[in-house]
Amino acid sequence: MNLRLGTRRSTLATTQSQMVADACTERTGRTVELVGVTTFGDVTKAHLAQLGGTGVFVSALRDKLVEGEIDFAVHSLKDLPTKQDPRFTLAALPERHDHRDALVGPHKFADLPPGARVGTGSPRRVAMLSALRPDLEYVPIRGNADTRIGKIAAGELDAVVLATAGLTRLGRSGEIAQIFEVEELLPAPGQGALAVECLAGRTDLVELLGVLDDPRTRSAVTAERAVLSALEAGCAAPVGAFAADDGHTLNLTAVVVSVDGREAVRKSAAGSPSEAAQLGRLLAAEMIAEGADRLMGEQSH
Ligand SMILES: NCc1[nH]cc(CCC(=O)O)c1CC(=O)O
Repeated sequence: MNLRLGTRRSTLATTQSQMVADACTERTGRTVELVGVTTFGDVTKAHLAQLGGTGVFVSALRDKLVEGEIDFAVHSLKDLPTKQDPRFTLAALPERHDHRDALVGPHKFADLPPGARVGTGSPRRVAMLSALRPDLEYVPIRGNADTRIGKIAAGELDAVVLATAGLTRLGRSGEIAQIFEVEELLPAPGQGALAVECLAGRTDLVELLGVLDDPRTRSAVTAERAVLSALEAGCAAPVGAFAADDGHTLNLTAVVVSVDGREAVRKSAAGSPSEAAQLGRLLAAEMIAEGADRLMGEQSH
C-alpha cells in the first residue's frame, strides 16, 4: 500500500517533500504519494513575529497524522516548535542542506547604497544584519520565495534575504548575490534541515523511515534546538545557532542579538555528538549568565 506523505502546498514544501519521497522509495522500495495540506501559516497575512512564528506551519500537518489521513509529514525543521509533543516522533532528519542565509538581488551586501531596502520576515536576520549595516532599511515581508524575489524586479525592494537551502531546492541558487558566512549571520537553529515526522506509536514507520536519518545532522540540529529551547525562545526570536559534527566532536556556536543589533551575547562550545542536547543546554545557561535573557526579555513586550 502507498505511503501517504503530508506536505504544505507551497512550491518549496512540495519540492522538499518530493525529495524525501524519492529517497524513501529509493531506499525502501515503497511508493509514496504526496498529500497537500493547507496550514494556518500559509493562509494568514500576519507577520511571523506577530504569530510567534512557532507551529503555524506545522499543526495542520500534525492534525492529519492524528486523524490517520497521512502516514508521515515533512517539515522544514526550523519551523518545528522545540517543545516536544509526545504524540509525534522525528523518525528521520535527512542529511542537511546548506545551513546559511543568502542575499538575493543585483548587489552584494556591502555594495547596497545607504537607505537601500532589504526584505526579510525574520527578526533574527534584521537584528544581525542591522549590526553590520545599520544604515539600511529592513522591510518585513511574507509570502513564498517567488513573491519575495518578485518585489526586487517590481522595484519595491533592493534585496531580500532567504535561506540558501530553500533557494537551491527551488533551483534558484543562480539568483544568489552572496551567501552570508556564519560569522556574519548565524542561521536559525535547524535551518537547512528537513524533519520527517510520524506518530510515535507507528513503530513500523519509525523503523522504515529511519533509513533516511543522518546521524551527524541529527546531533548538530539537536544541539542547536536545545539552545533555542533552553533560552525559551520561539522560532521568530533573534537567536542564531549552528553546530557541526565532524564525526568525533560537535562544535556549537549560538548568539542572541538585540532587535537593533547593537548588543549580542555570542558563545561557542564543543563536546561529544552523543551529548548534543546537553551541550546546547549548557551553552544556553552560559549565555543567560552573560545577559542573553535580558536581550530576550526586551523582545517579549
Ligand atoms: N518558514 C520559512 C522557512 N522555513 C524553512 C525555510 C528554508 C528551508 C530550510 O530552512 O530548510 C524557510 C524559508 C527561508 O527561511 O528562506
